[in-house]
Amino acid sequence: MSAAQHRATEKVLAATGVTMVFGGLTALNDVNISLDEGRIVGLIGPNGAGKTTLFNCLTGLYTPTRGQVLLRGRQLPSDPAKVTVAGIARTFQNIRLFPNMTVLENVLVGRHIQMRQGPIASVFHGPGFKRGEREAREKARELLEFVGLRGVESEAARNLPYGDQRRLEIARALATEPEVLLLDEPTAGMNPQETEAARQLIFRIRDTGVSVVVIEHDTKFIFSLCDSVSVLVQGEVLVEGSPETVRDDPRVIEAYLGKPREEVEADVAEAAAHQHREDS
Ligand SMILES: Nc1ncnc2c1ncn2[C@@H]1O[C@H](COP(=O)(O)OP(=O)(O)OP(=O)(O)O)[C@@H](O)[C@H]1O
Repeated sequence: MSAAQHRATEKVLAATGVTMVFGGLTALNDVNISLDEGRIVGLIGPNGAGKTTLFNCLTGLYTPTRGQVLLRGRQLPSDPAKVTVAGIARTFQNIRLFPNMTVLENVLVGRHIQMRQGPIASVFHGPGFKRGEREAREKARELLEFVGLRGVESEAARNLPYGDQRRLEIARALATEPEVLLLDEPTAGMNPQETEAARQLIFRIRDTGVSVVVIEHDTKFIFSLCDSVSVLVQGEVLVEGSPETVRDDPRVIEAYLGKPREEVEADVAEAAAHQHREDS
């Protein structure tokens, strides 16, 4: 196989046989998940299924008990800061901003990880440092614009409405210039308009070439957003496939959705109609 062919078939991110045991509890058991370039993958499953644990394994926060995670075919470093530099960024289920810092400063935190300005550069504040700082600010402003946060750069992050704080978290993650973005419940606590704006934002992020993995409880959101969906139940992948395959799978309806089939079908029909309106 030529190098070009090899690259074309290479997964951006691939977890194989990932098992995570905490004391006596197996939170993940032999999980396989992979992400193709420019794709959006959804991860759904009931509370405690292991979704966040898997994210923690994909970002170097946890070293799997067994199995491996490869980023572009290379073993992931077991240090979250190195994983960020290697190209994986994430947001958290509970927003983790620096509440007293300004909106712009929060994005600059992400940017600095990418700039890798060492302590020596900061002490001397030479011309290179100043230029780097100026460029970082420009880039941070562009990112704020991109996520739809305009005119609030000097506000303290804690003063932003909830939905905007989620956008800011995404801007900060994008500031590290990731290849892969992991979003942990990006629409939690959002109203329907904010949820729709978040969906459009994720599409725009994907369109810039970033591959995305999303954890969400809102299945309608996931089915209308993702190219493929994995369903985790009790630490194992129950089903993986296209949104259509997953939502029609009786095991998913029974084991995860846990609601009457008619109700699920109504949700599914609504999601499909939504997608149809989008496509037409
Ligand atoms: N650091 C840890 N130490 C011990 N047990 C843990 C740890 N992290 C997670 N667990 C356990 O692993 C299991 C999976 O938890 P996890 O948070 O990954 O689930 P989840 O699918 O993200 O759930 P939710 O939807 O509620 O966020 C749970 O039983 C949880 O209690």
